[in-house]
Amino acid sequence: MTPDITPIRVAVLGASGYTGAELMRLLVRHPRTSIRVLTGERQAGKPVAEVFPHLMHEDLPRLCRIDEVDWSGIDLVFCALPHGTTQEVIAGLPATLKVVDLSADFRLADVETYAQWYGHAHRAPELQREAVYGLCEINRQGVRGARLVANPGCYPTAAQLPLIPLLLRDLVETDDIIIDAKSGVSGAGRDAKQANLFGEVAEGIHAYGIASHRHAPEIEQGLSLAAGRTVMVNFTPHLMPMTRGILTSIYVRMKPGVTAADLRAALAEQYAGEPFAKVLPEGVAPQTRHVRGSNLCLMNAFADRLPGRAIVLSAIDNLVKGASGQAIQNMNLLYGLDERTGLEVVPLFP
Ligand SMILES: NC(=O)C1=CN([C@@H]2O[C@H](COP(=O)(O)OP(=O)(O)OC[C@H]3O[C@@H](n4cnc5c(N)ncnc54)[C@H](OP(=O)(O)O)[C@@H]3O)[C@@H](O)[C@H]2O)C=CC1
Ligand SMILES: CC(=O)N[C@@H](CCC(=O)OP(=O)(O)O)C(=O)O
Repeated sequence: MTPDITPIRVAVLGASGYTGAELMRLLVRHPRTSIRVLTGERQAGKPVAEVFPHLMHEDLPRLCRIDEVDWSGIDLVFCALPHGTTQEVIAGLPATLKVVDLSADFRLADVETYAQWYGHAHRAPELQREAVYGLCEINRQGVRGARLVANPGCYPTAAQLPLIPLLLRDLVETDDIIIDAKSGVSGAGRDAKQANLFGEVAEGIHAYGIASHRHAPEIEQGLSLAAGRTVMVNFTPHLMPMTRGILTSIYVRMKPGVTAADLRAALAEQYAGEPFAKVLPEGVAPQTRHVRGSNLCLMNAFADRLPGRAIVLSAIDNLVKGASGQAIQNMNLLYGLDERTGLEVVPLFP
């Protein structure tokens, strides 16, 4: 039998944003995709080269508006639009299309939790029920049979990958998990906002969304599923003067008799053979500068000096494993491709 080499014809909605740019960067070298449609809102009508000069040498279609798209030549849509905007756009697409949504719109399975955190009733609740949460290393079986994949948020990816193996094995107390997370500014998107000006971000660091960030329920949803009971976390994000990267420092209390070596062993067992989720050698701390531009999630666990406590660290690139890279990993799963296809990018260093 000859192998199927028909290209997957993709559309990127929101191609003029940061995650859109990252999708294009990776997809132009993906051997099985053909980029057919790119959309923008304010940038619609412009060639990609004008919006993103780093892509000027690539053969890409001009940005158009969503309402101009002819969907008949498309197999899969990457939706990289602001959350809230996305649900109505996806509800209006032909139901034959596969969709990987990078926004938060379909990540929370419970409609009431969604309404409570996002401030309005969901406008496509039937799709919310259909969507499959695409944390690839944990839910690849579910993703393979999906039509609509909710690509996880950047902080939730960095927090859940190291914590889920520990909860699945009942190694840590579920009422004492502290997630201290730090993100680069690209996490906030390309839209001009005062809070993201150089003068507001450089030479300082600050916490935001304290005890109120909308990624807390997304993290809790995944951790509760793994633990088999309700888990609540203390989650505090911080904005760092860097462009890319998320570092999470997670503080846990271990179950009696459990050691940090057991936590490391659990992570190593869970992610043995995984191409992107990597447990570092004992004593080596993950760094954001070791994942830049790559789809890697680096993690490790350390004993604290306080008896019974441990520190679990993870690092990802928010635009790759935290968004566009994981979205492509999900597409690979949807089409039965090797998950590494188009994603074997070596991190950029320094
Ligand atoms: N940045 C990150 O690290 C991560 C982002 N995400 C999520 O991915 C999605 C995209 O994020 P990001 O790329 O950073 O965002 P950007 O702000 O950089 O880009 C947003 C894109 O959406 C388009 N857009 C804005 N409003 C509308 C509208 N009303 N109708 C149609 N298109 C619109 C913009 O077009 P134009 O500029 O032409 O107006 C642009 O192409 C968001 O939901 C975000 O939360 C998820 C994980 C990580
Ligand atoms: C630094 C920064 O501002 N980060 C964003 C998170 C980006 C992300 O993953 O958001 P979605 O859930 O919308 O996909 C924030 O805190 O809102």
